[in-house]
Formats: sequence, structure tokens, C-alpha cells
Amino acid sequence: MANHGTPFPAIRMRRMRRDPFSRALMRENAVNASDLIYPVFILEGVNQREPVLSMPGVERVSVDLLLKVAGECVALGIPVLALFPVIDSALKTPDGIEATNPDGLVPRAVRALKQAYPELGVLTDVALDPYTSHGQDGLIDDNGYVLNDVTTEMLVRQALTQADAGVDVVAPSDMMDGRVGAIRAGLEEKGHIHTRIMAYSAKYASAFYGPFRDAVGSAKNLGKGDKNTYQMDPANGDEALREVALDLREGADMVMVKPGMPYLDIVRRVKDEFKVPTFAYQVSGEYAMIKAAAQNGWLDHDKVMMESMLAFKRAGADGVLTYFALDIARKLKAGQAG
Ligand SMILES: NCc1[nH]cc(CCC(=O)O)c1CC(=O)O
Ligand SMILES: [Mg+2]
Repeated sequence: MANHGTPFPAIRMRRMRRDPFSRALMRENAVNASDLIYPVFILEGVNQREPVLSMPGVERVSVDLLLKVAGECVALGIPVLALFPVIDSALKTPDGIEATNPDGLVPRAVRALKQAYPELGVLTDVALDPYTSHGQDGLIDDNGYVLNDVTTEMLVRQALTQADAGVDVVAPSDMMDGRVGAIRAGLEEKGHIHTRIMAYSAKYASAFYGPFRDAVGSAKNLGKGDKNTYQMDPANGDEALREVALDLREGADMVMVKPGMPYLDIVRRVKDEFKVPTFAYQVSGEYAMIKAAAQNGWLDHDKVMMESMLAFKRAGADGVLTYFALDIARKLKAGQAG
């Protein structure tokens, strides 16, 4: 219909959306397998696998089966795998000293991975919660308060144990003050000059971690306890920038925001302010929400999964830790073939 003399849209935004070719042409962000870090829960034994009930599709696996997962990551182009251990209750103590055992589950898994797939990046969490009998990320006093500086000493020992085993990236997830600097100094002193630090810099005291605590078995140790005296208040944004600034000054190579989707404003602010490698963790509860809705037929699993990844990229994340990593990489590969 002609529009002579009447107002019409001078700019028709829909023109570029009309056809697949022009949509592809103007697309600003894309998801690649190289954006993904795959978190894996590991346990003792041989040929062991246990489903995590609150995370459909996620299993805890023994180290021999972990190697198969690693092979799949390599084949799909996923650059890094992150390890989270399920520690035998008998080994849990108030000080979490098992975290420094050179023959513990994590160092053994790291050695096996680096031997089998030297090209695959391996990241390990630095925090004591899988190892403590009380489920906190550090050592506590008589009132249950997590002590900063003695915890930091233990974290340095844990990080060095992991570095000695050959890990590529240590990722302190504990939120103690000064731990990045202490870990960096320890690594340098021991000659581990190539070990990268991905700092969980802006880590919030979030209820979205619930399924993870089931997965590593720290939920029962933690009981009604919370982590509010060291993890950040979800109400705060500016504070995240101060946390990131400190970790960078202390020697972090990469910073992370956690959780992911509810905190994309923080990802964007961090990226804009610092312009450093910035990561986000799509945590267990985010994964569980999408899975549960998809299982009920309320959401389209693959579409929501891919859309959530695009949202991370658009917010400025250079990469995402996600339990969907294998599913995403498989889908990307199928898309290329088809
Ligand atoms: N320091 C432990 C740690 N490392 C990663 C996560 C959560 C990851 C997830 O929910 O997927 C947690 C839980 C916590 O802080 O209680
Ligand atoms: Mg900090």
C-alpha cells in the first residue's frame, strides 16, 4: 500500500530480519566450542558413575571414565575441563588437609588427564569445601567464622599441590581476601611460572549453588550454614568491581563472575571496566532450572541452552563454565556437518 503523505517507518528494522542471509550477516555474537569450560564431578574407584539427581544428565565419574569424557572434549574442540571432587567422608576434617595430599583424588586425576591428553587444558578449584567436615570453604573458629589468613595459607598449599600435579589453571573459588596474591607468590617461588589463575572474583552467596553441593556431597556437612561472611551479597554491583580490581592487581590472569545468567549485568560491567579475560559460571541451579522445565515440556531444551550461551557472549563473557558444554559442542558440530 502506498504511503504518500502519511507517516511511514523511515527505518524498517525488519528489513534485515526478513531473510536468513541478512540475519546471518548482521549477527553480532556467536557461540563456539572454544568458549566452553566443562565442569566434571569426579569420585574414587574404577568404572564408577553416579547420577546427580538434582542435575539431570550430570554424573560423577571415576578417573578412568573421566579420561573418556576428556577424549570427547578434545574431539569436540572444548579447550578446558574443570574438576570437582567428591571426597570420601572419612577424609574430611575441620582443616580440610586432604586438599594438600599429593596423592589425593584431584592430583591423580590431573596427572592422568595431562598424560592422556596433554593438549587439553585442566582447571582445578582451589577451595576447601569438598574437604572440610563442616562444609565451609576454609578453616573456622569456635563460632564457625571462616578465618581468612590461615585459610589462605592452606589454599596456597592446595594450589601448589595441584600445580605440582601439572594443572594448567588454578581457580580459587573461596573468596578469601588476598588469596590470589598469596597463590601467585607461592607459584612463582616454586617455579610454576606458567600456571594460570582464573579467580572467582565476584562470587555471590547464591542459592543457585544448591545442586552443586549435592553433587560434591558438601550440602550435608554445611547443614543450615551459609557462606554470607565471605561470598558477596547479591544486592551489590559496585563491590564486584572492587573485588575484580584487587584480584587483577594480585596477579589473576582471568576473572570470573558467578552465578551467570542472573548476574549478566556484572559480567558486562566487569568487561567494560577492565577489558580483561572475563568468564561466567552458569551454575548448577541454572542448569537444573532449564533441565526441569525442559523435562516437563515447558521449554525447548536446545533452544534455551543455545540462547543462554548467546546471552553470556552478548554480555561480554569470553567463555562460560557450563554443565551444558558437551551438549552445546555436539550441537555445534552437528550444525556444521548438516
Ligand atoms: N567453593 C566451592 C564451589 N565451587 C563452585 C561452586 C558452585 C558451582 C555450581 O553451583 O555449579 C561452589 C559452591 C559453593 O561455593 O558453595
Ligand atoms: Mg576478593
